[in-house]
Amino acid sequence: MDQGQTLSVLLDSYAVDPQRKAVAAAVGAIAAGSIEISELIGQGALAGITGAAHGGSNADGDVQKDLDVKADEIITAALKDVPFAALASEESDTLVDGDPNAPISIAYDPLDGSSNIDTNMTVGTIFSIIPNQPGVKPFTAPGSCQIAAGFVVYGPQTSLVLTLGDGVDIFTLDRKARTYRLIRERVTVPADTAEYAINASNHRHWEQPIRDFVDECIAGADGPRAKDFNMRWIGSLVAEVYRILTRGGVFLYPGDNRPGYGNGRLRLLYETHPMSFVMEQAGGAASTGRERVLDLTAKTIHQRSPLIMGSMDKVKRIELLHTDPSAASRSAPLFARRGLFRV
Ligand SMILES: O=P(O)(O)OC[C@H]1O[C@](O)(COP(=O)(O)O)[C@@H](O)[C@@H]1O
Ligand SMILES: [Mg+2]
Ligand SMILES: [Mg+2]
Repeated sequence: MDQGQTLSVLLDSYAVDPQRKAVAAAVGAIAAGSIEISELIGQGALAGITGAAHGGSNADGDVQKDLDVKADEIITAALKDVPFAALASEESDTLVDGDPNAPISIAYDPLDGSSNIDTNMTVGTIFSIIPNQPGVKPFTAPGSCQIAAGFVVYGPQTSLVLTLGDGVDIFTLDRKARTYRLIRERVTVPADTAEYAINASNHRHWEQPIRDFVDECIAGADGPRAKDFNMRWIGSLVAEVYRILTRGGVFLYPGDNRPGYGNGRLRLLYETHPMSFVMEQAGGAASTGRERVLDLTAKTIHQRSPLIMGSMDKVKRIELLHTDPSAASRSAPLFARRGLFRV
């Protein structure tokens, strides 16, 4: 495809059978809804969006912000003419049922990174499209069954990252034309990088393999890895993934010992499944530390899963620390600048 080509041209050429037509309609609808959300975010308080609590909480117990609720209304309304069997939204306790014979079901996080709304930082919309099999309960297949997934990132630019199961493409919103245009085709995650992202305030709650990995990174050139690492944490999954797709690195939201956080914070159906699909399609990896995220199956709509994803070498290192704890260099002081193995 040519640079600058519109998303709708790509979707038209993709839609060759009823299932693909439904996928194309869903992606087109989410893209249209996201343009509305992008405009609202751009206006902020001028459009009555402040990031203030809305007064309710969602099924996972999060306080809903005004934009969470508005974005959910926009995406759900945008999908109304799409032939779906069921919709699962972060902001809705139960599934929205559609036509049981429709070819697809759709899960979405209408507004990801909600804690950033009032600070004028990047937020996004995440989606996952799965095939529907009449007679089979929707959203009960492993993440590897997804047909399409992606996310929109509302940053300085609004961009849509999309996989239709054959690589990852990135489109940026042409605000004047109100259309998405291709800016990067067949994106690949750099394999070996030195940047990691984790909410380090949870250090004392982590399991040992996560501490070992982060401690190795912090030790930098003085530690067993003999290399300096850089750290970023935006608190917005969409922004972290966009950065990793651009310059590599690893993102971790592991399970930890806080009550309710045994499987981390992120939700399987509309956060970790779609992001893991995108990451694998871009040549990266996504794991819980012990297994591939795309092998997991949801038992409930808002089920959580740990997520460790990004450049292959880092994800593999963290998996190794889980399966073979002896791989950790807990004797790191021995490697320190004035340690036994350095002069
Ligand atoms: O505040 P924490 O625990 O660091 O969690 C940050 C994570 O929570 C999220 O905001 C969860 O998504 P929502 O905003 O959709 O609830 C992620 O975007 C982000 O990675
Ligand atoms: Mg989210
Ligand atoms: Mg959300």
